[in-house]
Amino acid sequence: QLTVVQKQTQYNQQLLDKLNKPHQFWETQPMPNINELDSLKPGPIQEGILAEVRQDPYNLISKFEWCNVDLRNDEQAQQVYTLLKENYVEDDDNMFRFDYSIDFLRWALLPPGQHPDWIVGVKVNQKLVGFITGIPVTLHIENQQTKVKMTEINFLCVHKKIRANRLAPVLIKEITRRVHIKNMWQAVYTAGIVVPTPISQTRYYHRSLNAKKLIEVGFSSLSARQTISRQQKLYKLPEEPKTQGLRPMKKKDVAQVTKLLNEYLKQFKLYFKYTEDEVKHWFIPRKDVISTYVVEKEQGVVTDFLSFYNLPSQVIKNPKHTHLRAAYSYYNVATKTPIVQLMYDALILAKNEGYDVFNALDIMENEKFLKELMFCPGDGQLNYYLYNWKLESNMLKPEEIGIVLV
Ligand SMILES: CNCCCN(C)c1ncc(F)c(N2CC(C(=O)NCc3cnc4ccccn34)C2)n1
Repeated sequence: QLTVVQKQTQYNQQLLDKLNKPHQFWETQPMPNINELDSLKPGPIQEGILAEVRQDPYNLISKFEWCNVDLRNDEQAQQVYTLLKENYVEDDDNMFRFDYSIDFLRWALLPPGQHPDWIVGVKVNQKLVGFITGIPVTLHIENQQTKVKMTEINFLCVHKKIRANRLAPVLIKEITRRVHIKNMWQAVYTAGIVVPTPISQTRYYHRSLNAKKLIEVGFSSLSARQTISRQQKLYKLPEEPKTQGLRPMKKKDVAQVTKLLNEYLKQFKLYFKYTEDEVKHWFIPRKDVISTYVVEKEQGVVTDFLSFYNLPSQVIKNPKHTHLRAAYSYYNVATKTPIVQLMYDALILAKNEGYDVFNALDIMENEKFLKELMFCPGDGQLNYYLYNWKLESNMLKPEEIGIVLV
């Protein structure tokens, strides 16, 4: 436990950090700052030179140690789960905190081609206090002929009790070093906060599935003229989906889903290229993690699919509920079925799987169904970032973004 003096020192340090160098760290990174946006030419900002990459890990303050977390090991996975459950992203009013499950983390962080040293932990006396992850992706950027092999960064987390030790910048520099060593020089990531320099600012929308619960946990509120039963009627959904031939995705669908997805994504300015192996990993249904449904009207022909992932939030202080069950729209490809109908079915399926709310960003074609299906804009903004890459256009519109990070 920290003594009162240590706490006070940390607090003073935190204030100093905020006051005199808000973006000190980010000024040192190859991210275009505001006035360079017009001068830099599109493409890598700094050429990577393999020979110059630091070979040894960055120094940590005494008693802190680096470790590669093996998520296949139950004990280590449990440590990651607990660190995130207690210390990861909260809403601005500290009412909710994400509760990523172990099965979800194994799905999100053990894709084909994963590098064991890209699941990075910091331990003190064998206790996990810091975490950051990378997974290998092939990103197609704007009109670039070549696709860029890079890393997708996620799950940056520092234990609440040791914040303001400047550990986050060291975690970022260390995973950057481990990516550079593999001769990769770009990264893609998202964050609810704004640091230099977003390539797109997207917004969350929410579709109520269980109006009563959303009000009880404080996710939604009632205006003077609204009542709970009125809200329940407003958001009521049919028992069964409408689209004929809609069924859970199976292994036999992988080839067709891969073709549909890769073709569909070409319309966007930013999108991943998927191999069949990757589609198998990311889309085959996993209970309480990922749900994918395909439309097969004509025997053996898949024409559309929908998918959403399970990311519950812990309700931090509530007498009646411990969790908010949220489904997040993942990738949805509508080539024969109207997208509004396909997403209406997604809502019905999510409701039947027990979710309280269905979340979607205003990216891809989502604008086409958000209003009609009664999604409400949330207060959450999600900013997309590209590390060490200058885009042709300074910012991308949300509908030009074709990637979803979990
Ligand atoms: C790569 N990683 C990005 C995904 C992490 N994701 C899902 C996320 N990043 C920032 C957000 F703004 C956000 N929002 C969903 C919307 C929402 O539901 N807001 C109320 C709420 C309920 N529970 C929580 C937990 C934390 C924050 C807000 N919460 C806002 N989602």
